[in-house]
Amino acid sequence: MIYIITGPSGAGKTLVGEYLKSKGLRELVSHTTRAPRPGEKDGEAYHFVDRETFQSTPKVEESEYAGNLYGVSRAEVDAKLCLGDVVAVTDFRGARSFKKHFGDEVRVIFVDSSVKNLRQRMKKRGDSPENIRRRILHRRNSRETGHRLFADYIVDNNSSIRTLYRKVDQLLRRR
Ligand SMILES: Nc1nc2c(ncn2[C@@H]2O[C@H](COP(=O)(O)OP(=O)(O)O)[C@@H](O)[C@H]2O)c(=O)[nH]1
Ligand SMILES: Nc1ncnc2c1ncn2[C@@H]1O[C@H](COP(=O)(O)OP(=O)(O)O)[C@@H](O)[C@H]1O
Repeated sequence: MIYIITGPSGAGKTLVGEYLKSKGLRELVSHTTRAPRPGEKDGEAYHFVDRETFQSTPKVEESEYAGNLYGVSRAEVDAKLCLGDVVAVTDFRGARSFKKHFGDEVRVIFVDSSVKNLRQRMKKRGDSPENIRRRILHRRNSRETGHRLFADYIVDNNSSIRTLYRKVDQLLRRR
């Protein structure tokens, strides 16, 4: 099974991904041209690359978000999918590409949260006001929330992290 986690910035996608990893799923680590945030190590959150390297890497899907490129390489999928369940964090376009390529093997999890919480969490994470503004604007302009309808599971993350993990446990049992 391929779990694709999608949803607006600050919703809790990374946390859900980490939790699924703690349950033994392998992560498809994306490539991106975005600069690392403090504490993000190359090869862990992302493979941080320049545009040239990004463009010359064969990918299953790719997308542009807030001025940076993101995508999952063919090599990540080839190396990890044969070993068991995997998880990837992508935007809505990525989720759609995975569904198109891998059909019923894919489960899309949409993580959502109130704008107030999104703002607060991005602030806490240390994002600059400009970055927060761009991400909230993107959420509005791309009608990101409308994509909830496309997801297999919707996880609203407006409560504690424990509650979030409990919701994820429930959906793993439902599969
Ligand atoms: N299509 C696609 N989108 C991705 C990929 N990796 C991350 N994204 C999306 O890129 C957007 C920005 O990610 P990031 O810069 O880490 O910011 P964050 O969402 O605020 O943590 C998010 O909507 C992610 O879901 C990928 O491999 N493919
Ligand atoms: N339910 C929650 N309670 C408290 N903090 C949270 C909760 N969900 C997420 N966070 C925090 O908010 C920030 C953004 O979450 P993250 O998983 O990085 O979001 P995303 O990957 O969707 O942008 C992180 O610092 C995370 O620890």
